[in-house]
Amino acid sequence: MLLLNSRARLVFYVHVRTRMWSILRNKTATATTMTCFFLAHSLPPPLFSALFKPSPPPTPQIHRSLLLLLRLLLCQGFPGAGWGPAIRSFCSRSDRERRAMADRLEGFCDPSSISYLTQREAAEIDENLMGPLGFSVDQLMELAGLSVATSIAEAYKASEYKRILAICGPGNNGGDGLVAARHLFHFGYKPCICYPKRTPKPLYTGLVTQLESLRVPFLSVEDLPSDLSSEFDILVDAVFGFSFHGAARPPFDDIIRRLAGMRKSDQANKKSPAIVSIDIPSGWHVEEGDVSGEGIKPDMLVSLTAPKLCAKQFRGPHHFLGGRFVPPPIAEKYNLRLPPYPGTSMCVRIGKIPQVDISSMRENYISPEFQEEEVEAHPIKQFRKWFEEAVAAGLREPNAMALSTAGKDGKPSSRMVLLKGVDEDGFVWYTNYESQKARELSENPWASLLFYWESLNRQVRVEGSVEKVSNEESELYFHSRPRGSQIGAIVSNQSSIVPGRQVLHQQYKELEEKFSDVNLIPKPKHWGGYRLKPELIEFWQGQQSRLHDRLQYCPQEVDGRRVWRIVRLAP
Ligand SMILES: NC(=O)C1=CN([C@@H]2O[C@H](COP(=O)(O)OP(=O)(O)OC[C@H]3O[C@@H](n4cnc5c(N)ncnc54)[C@H](OP(=O)(O)O)[C@@H]3O)[C@@H](O)[C@H]2O)[C@H](O)CC1
Ligand SMILES: Cc1cc2nc3c(=O)[nH]c(=O)nc-3n(C[C@H](O)[C@H](O)[C@H](O)COP(=O)(O)O)c2cc1C
Ligand SMILES: Cc1ncc(COP(=O)(O)O)c(C=O)c1O
Ligand SMILES: [K+]
Repeated sequence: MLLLNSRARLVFYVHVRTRMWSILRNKTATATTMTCFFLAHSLPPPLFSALFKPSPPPTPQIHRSLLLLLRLLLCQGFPGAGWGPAIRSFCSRSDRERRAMADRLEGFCDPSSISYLTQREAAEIDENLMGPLGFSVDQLMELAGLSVATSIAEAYKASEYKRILAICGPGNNGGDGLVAARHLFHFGYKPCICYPKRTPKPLYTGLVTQLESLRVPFLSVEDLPSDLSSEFDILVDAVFGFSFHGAARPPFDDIIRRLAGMRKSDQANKKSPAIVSIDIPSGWHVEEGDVSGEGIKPDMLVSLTAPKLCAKQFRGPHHFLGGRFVPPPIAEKYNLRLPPYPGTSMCVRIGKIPQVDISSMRENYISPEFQEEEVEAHPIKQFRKWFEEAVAAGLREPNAMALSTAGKDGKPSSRMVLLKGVDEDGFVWYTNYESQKARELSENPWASLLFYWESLNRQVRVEGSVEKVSNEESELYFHSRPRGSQIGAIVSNQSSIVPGRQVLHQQYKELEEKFSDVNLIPKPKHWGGYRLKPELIEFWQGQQSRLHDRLQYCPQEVDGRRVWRIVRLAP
């Protein structure tokens, strides 16, 4: 095995780094050579010698892996002394995983790096899936339709884009539209269907029956409202897919003209519905795209299996890929380069998320009214009620709260902490007694807490004075934490400057060893809890038109007793 001394390594490092982009762009064999040097220190010897032999040249698969590795190194930067393990870990993964790693690091899938299918390839893949590969059309259509529905749900929230019209054609593309509409119904949208040329096969009649049982309305072409823009938020174009040929015949020619024309006339004044095309923007040539330039200009394209050639011309903001069913034989046979699906998702975005206009981002809160008559007399009881509802709604960390403090200079600072207990005495969290927040609290005990439970449209504000909890309480809580967090608390001189992550790891390792035989890790003196005793609690429930409900509790003396007065505040 070739050993490089540190100087040689440095030379290669600089050399490769400066030449990296051009190597990647040209995808020349130099990439292989360079990477081989790079790998010299890091690869398991058999793999290295297999790669390093000048002839025969590396197989296309190895070559591709090396290019991916270069991309990865480029994105990550060179991890210095740590690059050996990083590369080794990369090399131990499957080709697919490597590709996914590189893509994840780049944060998106570059449209120019993926495969596009011809019409013939698309039809052939379909035949292969439904022939030798054992799929049924029902299965593929179900998965395709689900992909479309999940893509729509990712780009267009049901709270804003509820009313959907799915226009379905006579073939499988139309079937995908019917399936998507069913899933969208279950996702909380309100779909309608226009399905003028029904196919009398059990698959399609079944899909129609399923939608009818959900009371999804079917509209004839004649029944379509003259102004689609005011009636619908999304128009799903499921008219034609990859088997489209020639010029569209009635009644679809007219429907496609309406979709294409709508874009133009609506641009000037009002919000027009989003047009979502399934697999192919209907009317486009499957390979050449919008030949006349007068065709549909969809806002979203959901390509199925792999994008067809016409998708290269798609200019809308949302291009998704769906149809997560491609088995390796197909991917290999057609040399498919496709973005990896994240986690368990049925769809993946192609290209970058479009830039958003921040000033236009807003939610309209729709919630049940929050009335004086229904609230608890005691704010802690009311807090517990809302907290339990936040837990029941499946919120992640409903106990996360923003804590705001201000020291003697009066300058406020905020950070998140975790609520660890709440009762009549107040709200408890744990932290480092030498942190910034602790310093500020020692100078000024007044602080505020803020909870935001987004999916419930709820906010709770709490203000009051803060005291440390007893040492016994802190001890008890400290030892209930996972051992790693206990050691972490010892390692971290919270809010002080650290020279690097490595220092923390080193100290952590040393302490882990030190305490390996110790049952009880001692709580550092400078770690413990605080309790905020509320002087004011406000419950906020978001409502439409910004006319929110705000009920505020503040304490009052009545006959020498402390009682809570509830007032409503203007939103
Ligand atoms: N593997 C996959 O990716 C899967 C994709 N699916 C979806 O299926 C379509 C392809 O479906 P297919 O049925 O082959 O074709 P179309 O939906 O495009 O439509 C064919 C019908 O349209 C008629 N047609 C064709 N051209 C015209 C025209 N110019 N005017 C009017 N009508 C036209 C055609 O009739 P013909 O008489 O011309 O043959 C057919 O009736 C794919 O794009 C995906 O969306 C599957 O759901 C799952 C697997
Ligand atoms: C969700 C969440 C929960 C947190 N919980 C705590 C906590 O309970 N205690 C804590 O000391 N820091 C917690 N942190 C870290 C703090 O936000 C903060 O970085 C740290 O306490 C230092 O703050 P300071 O320098 O203002 O004192 C949490 C951060 C997040 C995002
Ligand atoms: C620095 C720090 N301390 C304490 C906590 C609270 O953690 P635990 O639930 O383990 O007490 C957190 C939580 O994020 C934290 O980041
Ligand atoms: K279509």
